[in-house]
Amino acid sequence: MRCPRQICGAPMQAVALALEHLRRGGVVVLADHGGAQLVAADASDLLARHGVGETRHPGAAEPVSTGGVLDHEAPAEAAVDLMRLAGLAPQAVMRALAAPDAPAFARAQGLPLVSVVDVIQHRLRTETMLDYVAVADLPTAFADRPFRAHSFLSRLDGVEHLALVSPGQAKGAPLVRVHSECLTGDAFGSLRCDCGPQLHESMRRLAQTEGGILVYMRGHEGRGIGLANKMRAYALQDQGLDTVEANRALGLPDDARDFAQAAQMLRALGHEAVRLLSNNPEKAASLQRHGITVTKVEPLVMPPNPFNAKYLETKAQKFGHALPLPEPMPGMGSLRRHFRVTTIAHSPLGLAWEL
Ligand SMILES: Nc1nc2c(ncn2[C@@H]2O[C@H](COP(=O)(O)OP(=O)(O)OP(=O)(O)O)[C@@H](O)[C@H]2O)c(=O)[nH]1
Ligand SMILES: [Zn+2]
Repeated sequence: MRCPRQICGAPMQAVALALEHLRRGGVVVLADHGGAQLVAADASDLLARHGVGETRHPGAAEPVSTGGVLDHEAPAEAAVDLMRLAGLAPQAVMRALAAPDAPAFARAQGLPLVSVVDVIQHRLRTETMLDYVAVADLPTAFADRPFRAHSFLSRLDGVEHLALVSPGQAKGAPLVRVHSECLTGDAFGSLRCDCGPQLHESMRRLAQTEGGILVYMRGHEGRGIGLANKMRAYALQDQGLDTVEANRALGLPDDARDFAQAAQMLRALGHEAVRLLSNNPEKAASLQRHGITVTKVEPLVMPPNPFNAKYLETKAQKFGHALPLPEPMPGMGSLRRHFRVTTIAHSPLGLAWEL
């Protein structure tokens, strides 16, 4: 799986050119998935060279995260990071670019083009936001031999993360599970989600390979909204909302997770390429954006139960997770009321649905 060329490019070179240009008081084009912005250190440059008439003045001020683009993947954070990296004051002036083709516009104007992803990759290669704390053996119920448990501390937010590594040396890209903390599923065996079974199955599978890695992301609870908010979302789901609708009803994002720190943990453990155990295409894409090559995505599909069937259906429909959807049958009424789940059968995904 590769990053699209126009987004990833050659980040170090693109960023170096952009920094040089900004230091000389120039304007750069900053692209992201949703469009592009003109960015400068000083409003006068932007106004003088790129259309005073269309620019809202004085415009709106947007505070940015102190961790910059590594904390929040967005154009404003990237713009301020560029200023800081260029040795300028940590503030930027931005104007949305109306031209649909940012690369063509940049070429025509002779402006450097840099993307948010370039800035992320540059910072990941040149800075660290994690401290490596300690390593110890961790025998578990899921493996014959102990995992090595590596602990990390985030300088950004003080969150402690853990990586469990199975014995041996991986030949090529190691098998990796990046697992988001889910206290209810992982520790209490909640049936509302598939996290617990996924965690345990991944530990079993990692233990069967040499140097398999479980990256356990604390602070990802509830797809990043936290435990209490997840409980508030569950309460709304009990009234009929799905997992996305419930987050939105609470004014919270669908998915607030960021995999930058997971990428840094993998890098700290000596890996730039992985085989990922996941059904979530965005997780692989996010790791890629943070400089980890995902050579293969291996599914981690757990048999559903009557309590998490709707949740899994929503993950497939709204987040694009690679999960099998039960086929509605004519005259069956509510599918959810009627299906029962059998276990592993002959489907390639290891699931069978009995209606
Ligand atoms: N907000 C919210 N979070 C949930 C809910 N159910 C589980 N989670 C959280 O979702 C996270 C796991 O994300 P999932 O979408 O299940 O799976 P994934 O990690 O994106 O993808 P896989 O790699 O395939 O497991 C954990 O942090 C859970 O706490 C829910 O109903 N609402
Ligand atoms: Zn869960």
